[in-house]
Amino acid sequence: MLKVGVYGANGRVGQLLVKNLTEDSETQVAALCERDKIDYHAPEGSLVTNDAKIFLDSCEAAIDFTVPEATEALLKAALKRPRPLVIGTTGLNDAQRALLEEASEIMPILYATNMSAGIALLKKLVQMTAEKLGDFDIEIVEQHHRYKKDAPSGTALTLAEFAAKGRGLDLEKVRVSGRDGITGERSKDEIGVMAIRGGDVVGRHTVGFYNDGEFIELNHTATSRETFSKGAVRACKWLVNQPAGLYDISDCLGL
Ligand SMILES: NC(=O)C1=CN([C@@H]2O[C@H](COP(=O)(O)OP(=O)(O)OC[C@H]3O[C@@H](n4cnc5c(N)ncnc54)[C@H](OP(=O)(O)O)[C@@H]3O)[C@@H](O)[C@H]2O)C=CC1
Ligand SMILES: O=C(O)C1=N[C@H](C(=O)O)C[C@H](O)C1
Repeated sequence: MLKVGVYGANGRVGQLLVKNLTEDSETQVAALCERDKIDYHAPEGSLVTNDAKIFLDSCEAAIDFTVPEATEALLKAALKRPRPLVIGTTGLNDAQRALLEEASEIMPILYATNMSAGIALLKKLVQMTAEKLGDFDIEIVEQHHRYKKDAPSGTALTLAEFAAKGRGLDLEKVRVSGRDGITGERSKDEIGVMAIRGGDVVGRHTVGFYNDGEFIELNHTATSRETFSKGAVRACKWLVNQPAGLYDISDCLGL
């Protein structure tokens, strides 16, 4: 049995990870990390802690769905206690991304802003469409539940990166994430990435390619949050057999 730790065990995804890991015949929940108390009964035999080092000492691999500062603390602890890490936290800044890359030199890390198979494929479709339909304007819209803390979503930014790659553009230079007032006409290269928040929407991403007389919209809708937690568990089982390095969910799925 693979002994897995859940970092952010009280979170929406964290609680589903505990459920999925317990149900899976190849995994067991070895440790739960949470900064405060846990709102439910921890699985029998699992250690509950708020200390990232003790947490890593207690598991063979860990899954993290938290907030960027908590991910940073986990990565720093893992530099001294390398473990295979599956990280789904979004909104990492440049320094945190650099830390993730540094850590991946000594342990396998799978980082994905979206653990679903559908988005893994959509990224490829977006890059191909952006390249083939070079004249079309690209606009991305994402919708999420009212509790989401970061915007635009990590997935929307990843999709925008793939769109920019298809066009040979630097996303930092062409991303527009809000329009208000006299914005002027749309420039040819800009890639709009807009966020909508409300209700209990699990996650919906639409990448539109618009031209005169026609448009294509590629859409992915997650209807269950378990799409992400089950995707992360699958990724974790795959990752423990990989050498140190930085992986994406597409690597795990062979896409
Ligand atoms: N890659 C993917 O497929 C997906 C990624 N996500 C991302 O995962 C992350 C978590 O999402 P979700 O589960 O909905 O969020 P929740 O807010 O439900 O959970 C966040 C977890 O992080 C903990 N936490 C918050 N702040 C801190 C802190 N400063 N230090 C330590 N722990 C902290 C929370 O603890 P507490 O309960 O004490 O606040 C909680 O356990 C987000 O970044 C989200 O975008 C979400 C879904 C899919
Ligand atoms: O916070 C969420 O809920 C989600 N976050 C991820 C993101 O920011 O892309 C993935 C998913 O869409 C759900």
